[in-house]
Amino acid sequence: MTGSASGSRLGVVGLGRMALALLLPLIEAGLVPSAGVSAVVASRASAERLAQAHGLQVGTDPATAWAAPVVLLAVKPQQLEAAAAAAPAGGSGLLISVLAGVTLERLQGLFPGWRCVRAVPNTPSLVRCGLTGLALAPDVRTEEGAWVRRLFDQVGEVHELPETQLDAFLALTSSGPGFVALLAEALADGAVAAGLPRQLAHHLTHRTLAGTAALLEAKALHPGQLKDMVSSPAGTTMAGLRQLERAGVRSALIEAVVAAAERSRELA
Ligand SMILES: NC(=O)C1=CN([C@@H]2O[C@H](COP(=O)(O)OP(=O)(O)OC[C@H]3O[C@@H](n4cnc5c(N)ncnc54)[C@H](O)[C@@H]3O)[C@@H](O)[C@H]2O)C=CC1
Ligand SMILES: O=C(O)[C@@H]1CCC=N1
Repeated sequence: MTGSASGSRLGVVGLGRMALALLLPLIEAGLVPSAGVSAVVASRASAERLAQAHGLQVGTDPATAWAAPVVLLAVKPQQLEAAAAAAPAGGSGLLISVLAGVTLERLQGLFPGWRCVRAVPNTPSLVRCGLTGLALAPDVRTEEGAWVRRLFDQVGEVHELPETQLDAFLALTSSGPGFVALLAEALADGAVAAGLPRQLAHHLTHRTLAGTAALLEAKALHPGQLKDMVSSPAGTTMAGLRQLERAGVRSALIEAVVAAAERSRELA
């Protein structure tokens, strides 16, 4: 383990959407050398496509990825048993799993000898606006822990949490982009229904979401304060808010986050 990500060889088991959202910005920033990455995926066709698209070494032989001192495990939770069965016995490196719900205890059981990190990243990492929750097994070395924190720090913000909080963290930050994207699509549809051209409606939606988040953060506002700031008596915002409350949108969002956290716990 070296002081910087650029000194390490990295094995990647499962080069899908999440692994790419982490790796591509790190490679682009020169923090992980593309020549040092050995990735494996499930099918030869996708290995060839990914190798060509991203200039990475991608194959289907698990041994190539597991030979690295650090392995990023990014298969689906349902693909974990198959991936573990293909890992050679007698490993002794650092394993960083991003699998939803899969606990450190389960990882340690499936990958004996590996020092395990459970990471909960999100797809905005692709544009270096990510959030990552981290829990480290007690045997992870101090310098390895520091290296992992720095790695994820390069693609956004890192939060080290008790492992029991990672399912809720994932529900908000990793599934959250899906919930917000649904809101964005619906808001833009509303703007089109009200008369704006489609492309402009999407652009304005994104700017509204980004501006709202920036204002909440910069002025440390409670969301309720901002809602009240834009709601005049008998005004347009109250007309819209009444519809949202009538439709149960507030409760639906609460239940969406709770359901995602419960599903994460089930996947363990
Ligand atoms: N997509 C997201 O926003 C987030 C995903 N995660 C976690 O990341 C993991 C990956 O998710 P996605 O990237 O969305 O899935 P994906 O389906 O895009 O990627 C999975 C990859 O694993 C490969 N794969 C399947 N079986 C394999 C095996 N036995 N050996 C090697 N490679 C194998 C597939 O070919 C594919 O490249 C999941 O465990 C998910 O819970 C965590 C946080 C956010
Ligand atoms: O739903 C999924 O499979 C992943 C896990 C967290 C966000 N998306």
